[in-house]
Amino acid sequence: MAVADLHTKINLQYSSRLSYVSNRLSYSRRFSLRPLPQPHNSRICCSVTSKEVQAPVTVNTEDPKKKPDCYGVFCLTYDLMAEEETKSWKKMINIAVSGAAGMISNHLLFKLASGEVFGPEQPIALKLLGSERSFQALEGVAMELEDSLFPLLREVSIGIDAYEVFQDADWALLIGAKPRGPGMERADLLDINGQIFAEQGKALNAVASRNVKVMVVGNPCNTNALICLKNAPDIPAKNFHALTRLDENRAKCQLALKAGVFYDQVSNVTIWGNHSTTQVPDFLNAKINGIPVKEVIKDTKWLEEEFTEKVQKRGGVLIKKWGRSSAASTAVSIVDAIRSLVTPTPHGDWFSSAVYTAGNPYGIAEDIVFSMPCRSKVNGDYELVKDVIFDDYLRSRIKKTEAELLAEKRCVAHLTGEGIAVCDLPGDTMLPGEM
Ligand SMILES: NC(=O)C1=CN([C@@H]2O[C@H](COP(=O)(O)OP(=O)(O)OC[C@H]3O[C@@H](n4cnc5c(N)ncnc54)[C@H](OP(=O)(O)O)[C@@H]3O)[C@@H](O)[C@H]2O)C=CC1
Ligand SMILES: O=C([O-])CC(=O)C(=O)O
Repeated sequence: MAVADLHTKINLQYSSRLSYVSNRLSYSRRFSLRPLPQPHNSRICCSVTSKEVQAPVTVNTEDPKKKPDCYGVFCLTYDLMAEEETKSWKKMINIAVSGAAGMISNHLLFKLASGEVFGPEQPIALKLLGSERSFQALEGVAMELEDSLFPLLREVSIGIDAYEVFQDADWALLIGAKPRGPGMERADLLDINGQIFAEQGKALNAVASRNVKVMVVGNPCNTNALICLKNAPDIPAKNFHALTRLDENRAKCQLALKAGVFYDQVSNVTIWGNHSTTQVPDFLNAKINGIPVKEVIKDTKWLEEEFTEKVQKRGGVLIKKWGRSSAASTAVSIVDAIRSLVTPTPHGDWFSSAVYTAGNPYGIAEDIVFSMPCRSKVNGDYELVKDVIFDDYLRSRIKKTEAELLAEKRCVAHLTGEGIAVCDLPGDTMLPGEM
């Protein structure tokens, strides 16, 4: 069905407000796409014939204080076919996105709104978090979303107060984070970004859906996710993820390239550990065409050295070429990560996500956020995969990335409620983009 058909039954309201929430000054704007009330609606004056379109006219409401601004194309007439179509739609879900004016979001938001993430019957509300510095840009993002005429995008609101923006969030995609600048110590980055994620954890705890799923992208994402979940004690720790799907995708691409196959034939790839240069792309359990990678690619030296390092440092190589970090492929990998949680995992396969280690079957230290192999339970929940094997090489690599995450955790103890921070980070620890 044509996009325009669906839009004919949608009305966009636009309002601005200034409000105080918990003593914080907050400014937010709300663009909302609401189904028009049935034909006897007194607020909107549009003809309601099946294919005929008349210029929209906004008329008085019974309550002048609630006067809606009928906005552009969304004020047009109903279409009965569209009415039929929306009967199959699910209940709207709220998706909060931080760093919404940033580069990754600029790709991601349009994928979310198009339906390619949650499916063609899932209407969504986008709640975009920015800052004073980015507010105008955020308005620009909202305007572009309007101009894209997405049928499933029913509301867009923008704000700078996490306590407002995260209200009733079903998903929180936490992308905004300060980039590491020249001369900045990694410990400083952990502290600065940790404070952002501690605050956002508190806000989620206060106002988000009790079953909100949280995907932390802003770096250092594993430890940011740990800080976030520690500050949100009323939300299950299991609901928090840090994004390592981009690393998994990068690993699949390199294995496909080496084996001379298309990348859809590569499966069972786990990224273990931290989203950093200590991450472990697991070629022991990975398969190509259902056959263990080590039986297809016999060059163990390549697997242990070249392949592993390529995946670990891919982000940095890309930054050197682009002059900025991966944005489009990161957005794609966020889509993959969410879709993997809301759709069935293909038989025998799994996907990587950095999740809370409590009760993990691999002997990895408890109480950190560590990338591991997961299978979907379809409703946004997951279970860890049990049938994976380890050898000495894999174990020793996992130990190294585990040690790094434990060191990061000690570094942010002041933000997780675990006392005084002691920062003794391993010297060679880096984000993928830092080398
Ligand atoms: N896990 C992964 O696989 C990957 C993670 N990343 C990480 O994702 C994050 C976002 O990347 P990207 O969208 O490209 O970055 P951008 O620089 O384009 O946007 C980041 C956003 O972060 C916000 N921000 C929050 N605090 C600060 C601050 N103190 N100083 C400056 N900006 C701040 C800004 O928004 P506002 O002003 O609205 O707060 C900005 O729009 C980064 O941390 C990056 O390292 C990137 C690639 C892969
Ligand atoms: O270090 C960065 O900001 C980029 C990054 O995470 C990556 O490309 O994997």
